[in-house]
Amino acid sequence: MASLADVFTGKERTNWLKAWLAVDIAKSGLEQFAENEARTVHTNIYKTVLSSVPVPVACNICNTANLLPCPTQRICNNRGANTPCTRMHDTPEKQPRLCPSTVCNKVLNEIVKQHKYVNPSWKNTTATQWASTPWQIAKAFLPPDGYSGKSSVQDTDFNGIVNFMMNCKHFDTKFSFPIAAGKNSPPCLLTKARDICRIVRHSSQCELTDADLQDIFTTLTNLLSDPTCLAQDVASQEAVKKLAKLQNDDLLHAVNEKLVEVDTIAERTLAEIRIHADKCKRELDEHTERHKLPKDVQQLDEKATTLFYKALKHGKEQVNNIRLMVVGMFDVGKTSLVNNLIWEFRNKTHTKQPLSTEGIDIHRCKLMTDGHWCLDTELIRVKFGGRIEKVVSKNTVTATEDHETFKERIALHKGDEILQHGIKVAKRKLETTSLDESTNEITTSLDESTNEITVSVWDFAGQTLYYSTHQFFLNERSIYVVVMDMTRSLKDIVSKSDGIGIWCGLVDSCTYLDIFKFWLNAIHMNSDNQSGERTIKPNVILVGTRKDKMKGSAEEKEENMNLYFDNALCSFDKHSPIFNHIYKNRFLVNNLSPEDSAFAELRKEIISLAAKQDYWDEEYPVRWIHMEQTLDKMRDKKRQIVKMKDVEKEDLENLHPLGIEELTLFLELQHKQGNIIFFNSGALKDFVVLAPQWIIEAFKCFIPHNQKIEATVLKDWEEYKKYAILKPNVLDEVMKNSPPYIHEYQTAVMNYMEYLNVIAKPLTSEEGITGIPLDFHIVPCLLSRAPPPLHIFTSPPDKPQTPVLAFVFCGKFLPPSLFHRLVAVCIRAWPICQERGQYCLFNGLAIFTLNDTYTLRIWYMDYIIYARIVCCSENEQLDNFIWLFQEVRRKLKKSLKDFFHQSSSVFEECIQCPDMKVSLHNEGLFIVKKFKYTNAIACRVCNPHAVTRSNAMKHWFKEKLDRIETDDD
Ligand SMILES: Nc1nc2c(ncn2[C@@H]2O[C@H](COP(=O)(O)OP(=O)(O)OP(=O)(O)O)[C@@H](O)[C@H]2O)c(=O)[nH]1
Repeated sequence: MASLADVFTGKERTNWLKAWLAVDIAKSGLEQFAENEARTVHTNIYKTVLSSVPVPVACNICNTANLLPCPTQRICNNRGANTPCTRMHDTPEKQPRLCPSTVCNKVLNEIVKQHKYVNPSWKNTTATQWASTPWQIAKAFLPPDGYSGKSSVQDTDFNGIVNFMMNCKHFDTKFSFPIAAGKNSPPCLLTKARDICRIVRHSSQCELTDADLQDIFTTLTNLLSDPTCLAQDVASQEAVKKLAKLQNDDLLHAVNEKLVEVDTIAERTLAEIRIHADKCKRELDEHTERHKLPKDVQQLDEKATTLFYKALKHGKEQVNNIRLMVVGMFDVGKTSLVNNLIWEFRNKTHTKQPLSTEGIDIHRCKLMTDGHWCLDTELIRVKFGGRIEKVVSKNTVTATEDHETFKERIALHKGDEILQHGIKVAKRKLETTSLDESTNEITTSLDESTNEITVSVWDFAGQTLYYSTHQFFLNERSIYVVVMDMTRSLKDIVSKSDGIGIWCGLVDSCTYLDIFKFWLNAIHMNSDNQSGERTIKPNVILVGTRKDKMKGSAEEKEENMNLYFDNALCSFDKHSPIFNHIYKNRFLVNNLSPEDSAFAELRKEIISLAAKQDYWDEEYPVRWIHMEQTLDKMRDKKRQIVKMKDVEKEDLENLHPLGIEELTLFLELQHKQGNIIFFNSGALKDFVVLAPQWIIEAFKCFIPHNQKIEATVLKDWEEYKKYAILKPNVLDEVMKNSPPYIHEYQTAVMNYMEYLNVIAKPLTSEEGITGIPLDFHIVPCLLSRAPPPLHIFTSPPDKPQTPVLAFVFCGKFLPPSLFHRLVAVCIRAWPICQERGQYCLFNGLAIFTLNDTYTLRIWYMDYIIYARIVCCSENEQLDNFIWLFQEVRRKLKKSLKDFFHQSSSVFEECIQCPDMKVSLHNEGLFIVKKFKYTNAIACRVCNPHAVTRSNAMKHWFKEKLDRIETDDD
């Protein structure tokens, strides 16, 4: 069977193909000539006809059937008078009749006259188009079949065009040779040309001899060069040139050359595609791998992710650390519960931790195979030994270095007891078996050692004093146990002996229910789930204590506990996302009975809940084990904070030193997991806080309690307590009274407190030296002075002022520490406003000087932080300072967002009705985003009226407003 390749490789097939091309070229050479002549024929016919009719108007309503009698030979078959025509005259419209203008019948007669033979091809032609389309008349001269749908010369094939010339008398004078008349006449160039077409078309083998091809070229060239007309026709002569070129074109050679060229290009392209595909595959694999990286890592920048990825290549292990946060009101039994969860405390092999926690107590435990949690310090050898054994075994199997080098390398670390323990098994295997043989054994040993699960139990102090610092430690990588005392009613007021409620915004009348809600809200707020982008997995277990003090049977107690928590949860909105955090199983315990089976069950549930979290089984580089061990060793030496350069030094001592970049990455991730505190920023990157409690201890120093104060400092001390102004001499006194691990690191303490926005240095505001930090600090969370009537500050009469900007916190929850931190940010950014020599800083309100005429006022109530800019000069135009308002808003918003480090927003920006004379709390607030879709919103508070988009947004949101309005255009 002929193949496509044969067309190029078989000579005769190439000839056949060339013949086709020659016919095609010849057709293109005749087209223009045929079209011109068709037009002439058309003109002549109509000239003759129209000159013979009274009204010389062309007709276009007669169809061919109307003009032909029935029957007409070769067209229709009406043989009897009563038999209706089934072909041409088959409908009433197609019955024979005279042309109403007496034109069309005459045209038909002219066509007949022009035709050399008896029957023009009526089936081809459409009479209604005779007047308008010359080619419709030409088509009457074409062969009878196959041309009815062809509307132009271009549509018509070579055979059709040649037939037109042969059958129409008009062409008799257009050629130098007599056109053959019928089959019996000697062939002319036109008949020969027509035969060529037939030969090529009907060749059964698609082959042509050289001689035949030569003949074809000669005939077609001669025809196209006919001296009478065609020799003068541009298109014909162009075709003649093309034919000559085709005739001499060594198609075979050219095609072969082309094929070689195509082949080379294809090879090259394929090679490139292969390289590219490999690269894509590698990138895709890497991308997939990267996608599997721990979520904390994915949030880091590209450089850090790459570094982590590289570190993983040296071996990875699944890390399953559970952070268990035990929270609740003071005295509810949290510490007792923790004591009952940890084996050593329960069985008194270890001094129980003292009751009433200060700050946070953290206990690192390992999950034993029998389900007990044992203190990590006792197990440190086992813990690291086991993990290192895995690393060594894995590395040995995959490493390229030989046994001797490996042995030498580990020999260097003889002093490392834990490492030696860990590599013991692997080493023995190396020395006694070949690598191939050992693989199975090693795999078995790896399978046997189950994955390490560690639990760090965080026992939070219940005193509200600590609540603002507790916020730093809550994150979504935690399982929470919220403890409630079942003997306390939800409505019970928390004892005033607790101290200062302002720390958490819970004032004197705060109830147990308020505390319960505070914790659940705080857990949700710090869970990076605010916008509902991800499904929240339950991570909170509710535990009731003092089961022994409850009345009734075991079942009744259980029922009452459930009722208690149901009532407490009912206080949240029906659709609150808080519910998603709560685990369905609750626990009721008697902390005085350590044998209570509820503790074992609770431990089990905590592990199974943690195993369902996204971070479970995340993979971390095995070579980080040594650094973890190093940090633990430092902790064992009771070091709570260490200098970075000491950590670097220790790193160099390790079997696999990480180097500064990887070490920093390791520390950043340890921070994210809540194991240490490390900020890779400014002076703070020189320190690593090993024990998070240290931060609380540092914070505690700034809270005035019954310290013994030197008489010389007493005045400033009083000022500190009253106005939260921390002068250097007071600071020295505070430090002097603090434990060594705090005052030895005084600079670090101050840096951390500034970084966490617990303290801030105010700026000078005198003329000429504005904006220079002063030498003392303000501690915003100590601001206890109540503001004078709030409205005087928030809505001063007759002063130009912006509308009130409000940050409304989702879930109706705002820990006041957030406002205090915002005040610290503002203190650092703008001088504090003064009145009669005193700072305008109050509990819940602060005023700052933005420039000579404008002041910024920020205040908060419940879950809303407000801001307003007021001008002191009555004649000033607010419009001149729009840019300043934008800048202030951006700063406030960014600071609030930064406090959470989370992708979704925890608050909504609102504008209070600009017409409101005195700013009312939580009234007339409009979500700014809504103005994107609407021009005005009705205000139902101050006389029903509409607040327009422009009025609402022009001060604080001018840029956004401009963008929206441009989009609208
Ligand atoms: N009868 C009874 N007493 C309990 C129970 N749980 C705790 N207690 C007692 O309540 C007191 C306070 O217990 P803690 O465990 O210190 O309470 P806490 O919540 O840790 O308190 P802070 O650390 O101050 O926040 C102690 O005297 C405990 O013995 C319990 O289930 N039943």
